[in-house]
Amino acid sequence: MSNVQQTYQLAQQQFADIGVDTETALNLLDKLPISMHCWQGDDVGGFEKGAGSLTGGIQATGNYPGKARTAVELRADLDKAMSLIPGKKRLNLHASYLESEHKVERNEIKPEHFANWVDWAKQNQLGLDFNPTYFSHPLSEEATLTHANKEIRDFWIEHGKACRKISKYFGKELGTASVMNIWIPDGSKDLVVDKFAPRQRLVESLDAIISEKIDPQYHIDAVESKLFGIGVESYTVGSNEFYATYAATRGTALCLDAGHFHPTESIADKISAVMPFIQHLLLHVSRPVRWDSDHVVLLDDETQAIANEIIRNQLFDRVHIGLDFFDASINRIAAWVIGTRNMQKALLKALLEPTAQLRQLENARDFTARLALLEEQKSLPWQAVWDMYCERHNVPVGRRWLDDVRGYEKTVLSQR
Ligand SMILES: C[C@H](O)[C@H](O)[C@@H](O)C(=O)CO
Ligand SMILES: [Mn+2]
Repeated sequence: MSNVQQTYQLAQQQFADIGVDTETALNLLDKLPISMHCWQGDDVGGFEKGAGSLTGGIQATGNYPGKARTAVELRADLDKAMSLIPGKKRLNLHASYLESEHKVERNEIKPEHFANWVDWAKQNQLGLDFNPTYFSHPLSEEATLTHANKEIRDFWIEHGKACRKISKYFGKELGTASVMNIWIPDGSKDLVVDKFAPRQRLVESLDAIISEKIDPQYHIDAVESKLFGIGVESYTVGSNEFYATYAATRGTALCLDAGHFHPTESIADKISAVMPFIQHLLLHVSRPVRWDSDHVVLLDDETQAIANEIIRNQLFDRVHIGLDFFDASINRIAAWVIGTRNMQKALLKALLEPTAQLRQLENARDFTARLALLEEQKSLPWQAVWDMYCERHNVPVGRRWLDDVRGYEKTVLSQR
């Protein structure tokens, strides 16, 4: 018996003592995919021919060597990262990660430009999610779906429609619905007199984009709000209230990004606030440091609180867990591995909680026992259960994954 198995057996007993079956927890964890975002691998650059620099009020800071320069390199990096992460994974692609010999305008992108991604996803048994790219483009400089100029607006509406076709293609080919998230950077650096008209135009543009009905078995629309971006500090058209109302009235999914709110707001608390009104919620689990800095996800209180809400309320099929960070100052593969494993650890910890018992105490207004048990829970040996999960999935236990990343850095990344 390996050390991991021995330690696991002891932990299993300790959890059994509080009424938690670790095997049930591990089985459930296996059913919770994490959608890893492609853009951590190349600092949100994408592979469009003649692409310019990153715009839209977001920034990947740092210059760590070895970033992926082609889709082939990015897939190889993802293969490496995914080989170090246990459990079910998906890949979240942006439209700007298309593959084509020639320049393709955003309103003309087609499923064929993503055929290699689909083949790769099939080989690796992954689902794909999607995002139209409403930034890093000459026509996005002033605004996109909210632009006062109808021609520009129409261009971006066409982009949205083209992306839905690609998303549907992903869903059909892979047998799992692709969640397509719309995020636009439109807003204003300084005071705005007419805040109403751009929001009215956004409603109309979004309505036009989603006008064609698509089977939710293949494709789910989502909309993502934001508080502010760099250069658009005073006004964001797609604010939280705007999109929460839009999603509730149009039946789309809502996307909550952990970095898109005031610093003391927690998206964990928002989950139960919106779920009574919407069918699907997409999460962008991220880590804002003072602003929407998109640092790598930690196993911190916020990540844990998000996981607790999903698990305690059994929102397994209605909450889609995506990641959204892009740190260019550290090894990019390590960033994926750290952030994704942390999200999984948080989910496992939540699955190991005796929620029914805690709920009973709460209903009986025994808040002393509730607090006592919640705190005791923190020092139970969840890590032994996590190690068992890694061992069963043939991925490195503990810090050993870092050796693999270092090896890859030496043989592959340093040659770029
Ligand atoms: C690259 C993504 O679309 C982007 O991060 C978006 O989801 C966002 O969060 C913008 O701040
Ligand atoms: Mn996001």
